[in-house]
Amino acid sequence: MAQNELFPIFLKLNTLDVLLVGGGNVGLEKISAMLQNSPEARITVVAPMILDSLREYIRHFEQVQIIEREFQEQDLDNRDLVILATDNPQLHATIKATTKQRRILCNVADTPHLCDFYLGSIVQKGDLKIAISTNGKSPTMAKRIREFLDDIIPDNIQNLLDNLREIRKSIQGDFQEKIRVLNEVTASLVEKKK
Ligand SMILES: C[C@@]1(CC(=O)O)c2cc3[nH]c(cc4nc(cc5[nH]c(cc(n2)[C@H]1CCC(=O)O)[C@@](C)(CC(=O)O)[C@@H]5CCC(=O)O)C(CC(=O)O)=C4CCC(=O)O)c(CCC(=O)O)c3CC(=O)O
Ligand SMILES: NC(=O)C1=CN([C@@H]2O[C@H](COP(=O)(O)OP(=O)(O)OC[C@H]3O[C@@H](n4cnc5c(N)ncnc54)[C@H](O)[C@@H]3O)[C@@H](O)[C@H]2O)C=CC1
Repeated sequence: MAQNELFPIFLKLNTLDVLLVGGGNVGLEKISAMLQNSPEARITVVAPMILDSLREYIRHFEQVQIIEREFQEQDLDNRDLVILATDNPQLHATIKATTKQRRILCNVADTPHLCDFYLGSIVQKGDLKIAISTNGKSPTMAKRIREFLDDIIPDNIQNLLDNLREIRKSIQGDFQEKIRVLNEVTASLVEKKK
């Protein structure tokens, strides 16, 4: 079977600087995906036209900045990640070439072959977070799987995580012993029903 070769990681966007180029509908989707997950994400939006709905959305996120003009190359200075979401594919190709040269990771809306990384569909229940990827094959399928998992994972999963954290802190002994105890107390979670 074909494999999804993408390597998932969980970024601390509150310690990284993100540039979003484009402030239209796609820009709004991308920025809300980031802020829903990382409300402290350090994001700068550059675009000559910023949708009112985007402006309204970021009103409560004081660290998010807007630059109202066309993209300039210096906007890439000191950025860790860049997301391109304008209506200008030629501009995307040009900026992407520069980010590659400057080794800044870049996502280009609607253009998988230019992306260094994809956004995923995200299930969030307290500290639990699950990221779903279909390898770009069907974002709609990723969304449906998110909805399914969101439905079946109990909302009180956070209590279980908090309890396990306490047990984890209280266990004495070496690393191997910790693994043994934690495997033991969680075994019933994966036992098949007879
Ligand atoms: C490759 C990728 C790159 C990237 O954008 O990062 C990409 C690419 C493209 N998306 C397109 C369209 C749609 N994208 C969505 C939705 C989402 N798209 C997301 C991620 C990704 N989209 C990455 C792969 C993720 C994976 O591996 O599965 C999600 C998961 C995360 C997020 O963006 O936040 C978010 C769901 C969030 C959620 O609800 O959980 C919907 C559905 C909807 O909005 O209801 C549609 C319309 C229906 C459809 O096409 O399925 C098009 C065609 C555009 C056109 O037609 O012109 C392309 C380009 C192409 O495929 O060529
Ligand atoms: N809206 C959607 O859900 C979908 C959109 N698309 C495509 O994605 C692209 C973007 O869509 P939208 O966000 O809806 O477009 P939009 O027209 O709402 O927004 C485009 C944004 O790009 C900005 N921009 C243009 N030139 C720029 C420059 N030189 N520097 C910085 N910013 C610049 C504009 O100021 C604006 O904020 C379009 O090509 C559209 O066809 C594809 C599928 C779905």
